[in-house]
Amino acid sequence: MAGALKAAVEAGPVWSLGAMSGTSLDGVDAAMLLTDGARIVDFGASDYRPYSDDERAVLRAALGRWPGAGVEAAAEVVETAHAELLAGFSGAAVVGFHGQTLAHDPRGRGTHQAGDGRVLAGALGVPVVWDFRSTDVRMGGEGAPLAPFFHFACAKWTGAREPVVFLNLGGVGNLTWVDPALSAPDAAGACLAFDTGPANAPLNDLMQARRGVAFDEGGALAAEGEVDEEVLRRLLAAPYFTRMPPKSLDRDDFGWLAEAVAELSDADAAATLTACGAAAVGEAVAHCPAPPARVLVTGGGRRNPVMMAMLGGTLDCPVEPVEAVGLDGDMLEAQAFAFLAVRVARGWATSAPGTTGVAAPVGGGIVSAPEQVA
Ligand SMILES: Nc1ncnc2c1ncn2[C@@H]1O[C@H](COP(=O)(O)OP(=O)(O)OP(=O)(O)O)[C@@H](O)[C@H]1O
Ligand SMILES: CC(=O)N[C@H]1[C@@H]2OC[C@@H](O2)[C@@H](O)[C@@H]1O[C@H](C)C(=O)O
Repeated sequence: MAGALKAAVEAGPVWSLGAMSGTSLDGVDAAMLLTDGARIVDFGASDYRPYSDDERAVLRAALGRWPGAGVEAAAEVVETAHAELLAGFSGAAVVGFHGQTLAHDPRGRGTHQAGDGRVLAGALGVPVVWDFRSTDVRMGGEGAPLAPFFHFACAKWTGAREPVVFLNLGGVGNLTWVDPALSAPDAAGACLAFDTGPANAPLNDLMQARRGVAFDEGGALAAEGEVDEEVLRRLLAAPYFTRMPPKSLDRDDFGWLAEAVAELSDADAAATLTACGAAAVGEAVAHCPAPPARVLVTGGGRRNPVMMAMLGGTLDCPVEPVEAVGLDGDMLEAQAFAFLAVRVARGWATSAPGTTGVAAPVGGGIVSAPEQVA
């Protein structure tokens, strides 16, 4: 079957179904993409399945844990949610299954995405590519971010001619600087990518703890507050911001922010954590090889007008949601894993020195065929 899949992807573009469960722990995104692994041919159907409060609580409880340390319940939540969502799609030659990152420590214990692709392959009857990050980490890379090769394809698809930044504002923030003049994402200088810092995760945690809701809808609470400049100064003094990219973060690497805003009112704390996400991006863009012509924002943070306004005030170029160039900012990461699945099936690289710091372009991912499971 792995051979049949390889033959199919080499014969021409295929429909690939990508699925992403991100660090904000809101739910699973899934999207179809027609691709040959080099370029975007067409976008297809997409769907979303939120985690229930109970499921989210199971995932939260497993954050920071490694395989073998009581993560079975979390893996089952991830597998069940994906099986339910992905069963609603048809026509995919392959599935790209990211899973749920529970722990990420590339210089230490590695990287851990909960969810077993073999279970999903058995449930769906379609070959599943999964465990995308481990090989890169084993080879000395950061294992993240992995969307950059897809961002490169997006830049080509939009016809960009000048360097552009794709900024994802999920639980953690990450950006890809792309030079669309170059021919391939693993060419030297084509991409520089790295995690910018905390984005929505600290704000979501605050909203959950103080207001019992998952996030600050429309930035409404932050809009009422004042930014605490001392907390902002402490954030930007963190060594992470002067570390040269590529570099990556675990969801809770800036967990101390919760303590730092503990004495502030709800609104001031929300405003301050929102400002932290934006300020981290300001530091990050300063690392780009050349100023981008525009910053295109994807991920849920683009729906937060307070965060977007703060970003606009921090950066010297237009800051717009990716919808400005015809992309879908809710589905870009799911589409990225559809794209990467085809690259893995073709035996192509999914990361490079500029995207994860790995010494040479490298592929990754396990391909599990349904009949291997039966
Ligand atoms: N209308 C909105 N107003 C304010 N914030 C929003 C809104 N919609 C989404 N968000 C924020 O975006 C988050 C979801 O973003 P997204 O789905 O991009 O994250 P993710 O994919 O889980 O994370 P990551 O990219 O780090 O893996 C929500 O948890 C919330 O913080
Ligand atoms: C280890 C891990 O899961 N990292 C995520 C996380 O969420 C955002 C940021 O941190 C990014 O590095 C990555 O996700 C995206 C999909 C990526 O790999 O490009």
